[in-house]
Amino acid sequence: MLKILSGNKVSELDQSFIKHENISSWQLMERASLAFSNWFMQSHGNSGDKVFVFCGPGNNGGDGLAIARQLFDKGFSVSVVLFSSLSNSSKDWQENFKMLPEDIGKFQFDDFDFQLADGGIIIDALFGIGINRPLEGKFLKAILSLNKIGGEKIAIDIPSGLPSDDLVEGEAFLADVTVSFQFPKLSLLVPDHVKFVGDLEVVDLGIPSSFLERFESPYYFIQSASVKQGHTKFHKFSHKGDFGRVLFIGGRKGKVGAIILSAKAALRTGSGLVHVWAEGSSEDVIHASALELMTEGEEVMKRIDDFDALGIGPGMGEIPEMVFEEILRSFRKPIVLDADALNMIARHSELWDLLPSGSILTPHVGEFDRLAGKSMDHFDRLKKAKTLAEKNKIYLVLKGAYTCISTPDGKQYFNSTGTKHMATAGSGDVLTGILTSFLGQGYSPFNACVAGVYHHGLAGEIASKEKVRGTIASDILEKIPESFLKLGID
Ligand SMILES: NC(=O)C1=CN([C@@H]2O[C@H](COP(=O)(O)OP(=O)(O)OC[C@H]3O[C@@H](n4cnc5c(N)ncnc54)[C@H](OP(=O)(O)O)[C@@H]3O)[C@@H](O)[C@H]2O)[C@@H](O)CC1
Ligand SMILES: Nc1ncnc2c1ncn2[C@@H]1O[C@H](COP(=O)(O)OP(=O)(O)O)[C@@H](O)[C@H]1O
Ligand SMILES: [K+]
Repeated sequence: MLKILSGNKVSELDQSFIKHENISSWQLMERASLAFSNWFMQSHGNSGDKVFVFCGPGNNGGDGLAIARQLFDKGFSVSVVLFSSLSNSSKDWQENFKMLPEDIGKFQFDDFDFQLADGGIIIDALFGIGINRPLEGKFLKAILSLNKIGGEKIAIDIPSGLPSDDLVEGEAFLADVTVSFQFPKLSLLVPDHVKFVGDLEVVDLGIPSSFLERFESPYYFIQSASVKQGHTKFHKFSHKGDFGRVLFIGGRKGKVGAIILSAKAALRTGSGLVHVWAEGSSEDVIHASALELMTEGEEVMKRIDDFDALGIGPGMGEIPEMVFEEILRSFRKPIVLDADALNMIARHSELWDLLPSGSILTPHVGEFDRLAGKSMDHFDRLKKAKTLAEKNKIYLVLKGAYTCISTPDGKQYFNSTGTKHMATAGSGDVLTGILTSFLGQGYSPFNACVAGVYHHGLAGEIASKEKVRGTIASDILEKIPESFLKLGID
């Protein structure tokens, strides 16, 4: 798992890593700049476009100067625009300035006509994680000009103006792509900043995850390697009992499709036996949609403890509080709660105390705000999610781009898979199915959450490669098996 450090820990990380590797700070900057330039060459090739690098006075500007040199060496026509002089710039900035080839265009901000850069490739190296106040003066003027002109906009590490762990104040660079070093900064992962960040790329500086573990931080970015490790291995003599018996409760009042999506997703995730308790009249459609599904009625309450896991809520509507309470009282293993089950808890706060510890709640932002009250911004929402998970000893899966899992021990794990094409009705129901399936197969709630959100996002990515904006939730669940193949899990 990749730790996400706060901006003020990064210089500590740098110093410590430099010492550990016995390299200079310039060498680390060169490594970071090469990581960017290699990404750039891979994504742009030798396009022949003009490149303009806007370099601030700190190490972000130093990266910019090194990148300018590296891209020039690859044959690009490169110009740099400077905001500081040699004497008031960082040490490694000075080093890189001296190394700039003669034929690179060099402009001082005051003399630069921004129309020159219009239509070119604009690389923002004004400020990185060292920004400590809102932009003003020449820096603000530059960002406003850059935001107005055309061309492709790429930010190094973080769009200039964004603080690394907080909400933006004032203006910031509007990037099409942000190329962040080693791990994504927290503020790149919140919906409030999407217009600044654009697409997010994370490039590796070769700092091992284990090294990052030395630094205090509650935030993590989920990586495929840790998802792979978290999977249970099944053997030659495994039988369907090993793969769990799960029950889905929901699918009423014209929304039977929701619970069918969850149930089919559980089958595709590997569940042995999948039962559905939905509105009585929907039995036929459930059987017709998947022959493997079994339907249940109210009498299932008598044997509810036979199930390994429950998934409650998709398309459920408001059911009598008594019935909901009885389910929570009779089933004491972790449960997945989604959609209307979350709305029930939002309306009847006494139900919080009945949730089996280790249960998984999967609200989208709207459902979360009903559960926890309105939030000022996503940072505020993340704090509330952390508190709710700790207080109730549950796993809170706050869905969206970069879905965030808050755990009972106060940590927060951001998902790295997924695509905008998953913003389609029923895609959350598919996630409920996957999570319930993993719980039923005996995964710990933590492993179920991490593997669940990762596979859901990966299946969505695979589906959207074919179906693009026509992707529907059924496409996502049909690609779950391919998401296992991609990780080499049988
Ligand atoms: N391990 C890694 O990830 C690596 C990271 N690296 C790179 O280093 C970057 C961080 O560099 P950094 O610490 O020098 O900070 P950076 O953002 O360039 O600027 C800070 C300077 O600006 C100033 N200042 C601040 N706010 C201001 C404002 N609003 N308006 C005006 N001035 C303002 C402030 O000085 P002050 O004015 O406060 O005295 C300071 O001088 C990081 O993002 C990445 O690109 C790699 O090179 C190596 C490996
Ligand atoms: N822009 C996006 N990028 C990545 N994943 C997304 C995006 N939009 C939605 N998703 C994912 O799709 C699912 C949507 O869930 P939800 O809003 O509950 O939908 P529904 O209620 O229709 O099933 C969540 O798992 C969410 O993480
Ligand atoms: K930047």
